[in-house]
Amino acid sequence: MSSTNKHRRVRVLLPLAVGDVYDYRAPEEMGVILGQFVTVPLGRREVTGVVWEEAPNSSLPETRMKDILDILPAPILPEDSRAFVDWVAKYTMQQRGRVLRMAMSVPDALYPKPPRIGYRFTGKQPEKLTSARKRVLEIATDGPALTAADLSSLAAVSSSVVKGLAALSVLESVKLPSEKPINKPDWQKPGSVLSDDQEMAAKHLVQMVDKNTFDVSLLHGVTGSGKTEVYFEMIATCLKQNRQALVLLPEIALSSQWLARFEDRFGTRPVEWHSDLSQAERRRNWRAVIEGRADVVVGARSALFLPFPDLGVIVVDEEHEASFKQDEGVPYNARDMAVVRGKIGNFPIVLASATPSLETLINAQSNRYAYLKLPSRFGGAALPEVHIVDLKEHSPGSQRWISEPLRKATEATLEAGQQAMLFLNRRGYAPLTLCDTCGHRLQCPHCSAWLVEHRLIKRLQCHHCGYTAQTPRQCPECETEESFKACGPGIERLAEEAELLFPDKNIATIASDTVTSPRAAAEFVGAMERGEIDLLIGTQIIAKGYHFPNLTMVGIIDADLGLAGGDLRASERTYQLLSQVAGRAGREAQKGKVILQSHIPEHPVIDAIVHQDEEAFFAFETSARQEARMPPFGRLAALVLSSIDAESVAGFASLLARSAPIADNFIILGPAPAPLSMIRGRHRYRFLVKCDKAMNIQAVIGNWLKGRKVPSNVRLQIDIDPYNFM
Ligand SMILES: Nc1ncnc2c1ncn2[C@@H]1O[C@H](COP(=O)(O)OP(=O)(O)OP(=O)(O)O)[C@@H](O)[C@H]1O
Ligand SMILES: [Zn+2]
Repeated sequence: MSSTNKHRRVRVLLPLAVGDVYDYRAPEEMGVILGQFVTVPLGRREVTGVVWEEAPNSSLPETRMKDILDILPAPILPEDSRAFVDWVAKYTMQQRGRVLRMAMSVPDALYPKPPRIGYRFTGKQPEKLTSARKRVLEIATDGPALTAADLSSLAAVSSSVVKGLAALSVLESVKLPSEKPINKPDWQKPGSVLSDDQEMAAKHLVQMVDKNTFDVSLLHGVTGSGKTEVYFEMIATCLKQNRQALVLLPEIALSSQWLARFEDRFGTRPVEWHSDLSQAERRRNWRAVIEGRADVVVGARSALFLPFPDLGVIVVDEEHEASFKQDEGVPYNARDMAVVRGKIGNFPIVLASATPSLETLINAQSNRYAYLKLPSRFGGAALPEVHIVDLKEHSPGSQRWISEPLRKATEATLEAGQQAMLFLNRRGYAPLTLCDTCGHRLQCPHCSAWLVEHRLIKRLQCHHCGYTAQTPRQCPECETEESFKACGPGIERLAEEAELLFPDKNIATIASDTVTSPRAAAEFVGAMERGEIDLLIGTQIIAKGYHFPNLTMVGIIDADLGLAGGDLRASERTYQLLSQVAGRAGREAQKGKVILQSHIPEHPVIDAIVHQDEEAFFAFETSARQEARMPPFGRLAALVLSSIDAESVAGFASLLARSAPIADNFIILGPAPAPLSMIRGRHRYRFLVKCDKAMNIQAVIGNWLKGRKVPSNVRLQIDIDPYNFM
C-alpha cells in the first residue's frame, strides 16, 4: 500500500457519462497542479480530464499505473468550479463525469487557437479583372484586413477568388488576432435615476457585493417595476471590484430588449451563453470566462457551469421560470444550483421575479432570504384592469374562440391606434385531429401523444419527439376519404379567426416554432416597437419580459388551460403565466386592460388574477401544499425507468417495487406507467419518492437502489425535485 516513496499519484476526473476519477502517475518534471486540464490514456484511447485530487493512498499496483500524457495550455478549472461539480453530482445523484462534461462543454477551447489570416490589397492590378475580382478588390482596398471568409462573403464570391488573388500577389496576407476581442463593460457610465423603492433595493444589493459575502435576496417587483435597473447597480459594483457577474435569463437568445438595455447602461454587449451561439463564439466565450476576461455573462441555465475564476454575483431573472429546470441529462434546477454556487464562492445571489415561486417566497418570508419589494410600476404607470369573461355566458360559438366582449375590446384598442395581444398557450393549428366518421385520432407512432396539426408548414407534428407526417387523405381506421377534422384551437387557428374579425389590421403569430433564432426574435421586437404589428397572437413566448409602450390590451383566450391535468405546480404555473401576460399591458402612459376568458371564474387561481390578489393566491397555494406535505414543505424525487423493450422495463419496475423500503417518514409511490407511457419509442414507468423536508431523500434512494443492477437495456433516470411529472 505504501506509495509515498514512489511517484506522485493523482486522481483525474474524466468527463464521461460513466466516468469518475481514475488514478494516474504525475511525472515530477510536469509540475502537475490540481485543476489542470490533462490528457491521459484510458484503455486504447486518450481522454482529456481534470486533475481532481492527490491520491497518496492509491492502491493500484505500480505496474498498472499510467502516466499523465500532457498538460493542456489552458488555465486551471477553478477550485470553486470543481467543488460545484462535486456538489451538483452528489445532490442530483449523477456520475461526476456527467456533471464535469457540462463544465467542459467546449473541448476545443482547451487548445490555443491559431491566428487568423487576413488579406489586404497590395496595389498591384491583376492582368485579368473579372467582375468577381473587381468586387473583392473594392472591398479589400479600404478598411482593416479581412479573412478570406469575410471577404468572399461581403463580395458574394467563392473564397477561391480571394485565394487566387493572393496567389497572384494582388492580395497580401497579414496575421490577425486569433479572435475578436471582448469589450469591457463600463461601470462608470451613469445609470438611471432610481425611484425611492428601487434605490432601497439597490442599496441592499450593492452592500452585499461590497461585503463580499454569501447572501440571497428575493427582488419581488410587480411587472414593469424596473427590477432590471436595480440589479444593474449591483452588477456595476461587482465590476468596480473587478469581479465577474452572471445573469441567468430564460430564453436569453430571444431577449434583444434586455441586451439593448444592458448596452445602454454599460456601453457594450455582455458575453452571451446559450445554444444559439456558433461553435466559434462558444469557444471564444468559454475561454474569455476562464481567463477572467468576460466581465458580465448573460446566459441560459447552462451558463452556471462556466469556469468563472472570480465570480462576484449571480442574478437569476424570472426565477420562477420552469425552464431553469433541466429534465434531461443531468436533471438540475439552475435557480437552486445558483444559490449553491454562491455559497461555494461566497458571494450574493439575487432572485428576481414579479411572480416568485412558492419555494423562494417562503424562504423570503421566513427571513432565510432578504426580501426586497417594488410594489408599483416605474414612472407611475398603473397596473392594468382585469375583466373576466365567463365563457358559459358568452360562448363564442362553435369553432370560434374569441367572445363578443373580447372582440369589442380588441376592436376598440385597435381603432384607437394602440396594439393588442391575444394569448393562447398552444402551438400549431389544432391540438387534436380526428376522423369525423369513426372518431379515430392521429397519434405519434413513437410516443403516447396526439399529433398536432401545423397548417403553416402543412404537417402534423409530435410535440414530444419532433416526428412529423402529412395528414393522410384517408382514415387508416374506417378508410373514409378526406374526413379528418381539426379539434380545438392552436394559435394558427386563432389567427385565422382574428383575420376574419379584423381584416385590415396587421396580425402576427409568434411561437417557439416560428421565432427560432435571435435574429427572428429581434425582428419581431422591432416590428412591434415600430408599430408594424397591430395584433400580436402568441404562446407563452410573448408572455414575459417584453416592454411595448403602445400595447394596451391583452386577451387571454383560455385561462383554464394550464389548470387541467393538475400536477403539483399547475396552479402556481398558471397564476405566474397569466400574471406575466397580463403584465405586458399598459406599461407606460396609457392604462392597460386585460380580458380573461374562463369557464371557471370561481376557481381560486382565476379569482386571484382578476382581483390581482397575490396574497390570496399564495395563501391558498401554501395551505394546499402544506396539507399535502408537498414541496416546499416536503421533498420529492422521481425515478423514471425506460426501455425500448416493454417487458424488461416492466420487469425491472416490479423488482424495484418489491424491494422498496417502507418507513413512516417517507413514501414510495409507483410503479405506474408514466402519463406519457411512451416517448421516442421508449416505454416508461415512474416512481415518486416523497419524504419529510428534513430528510435526506438521496440517502433513501441510495439505500433502495444499493446493489441493484439496472439491466443494460433499461435506463434509470433519477430526478431530484422534479418539475415534470409526465
Ligand atoms: N430608474 C429608471 N429610470 C428610467 N427608466 C426606468 C427606470 N426603471 C425602470 N425603467 C423603465 O421602466 C420599464 C420597466 O422596467 P423593467 O422592464 O425593468 O421592469 P421589470 O420589473 O423587469 O418588469 P417585468 O417583470 O414585467 O419584466 C422599462 O422600460 C425601463 O427602462
Ligand atoms: Zn412523438
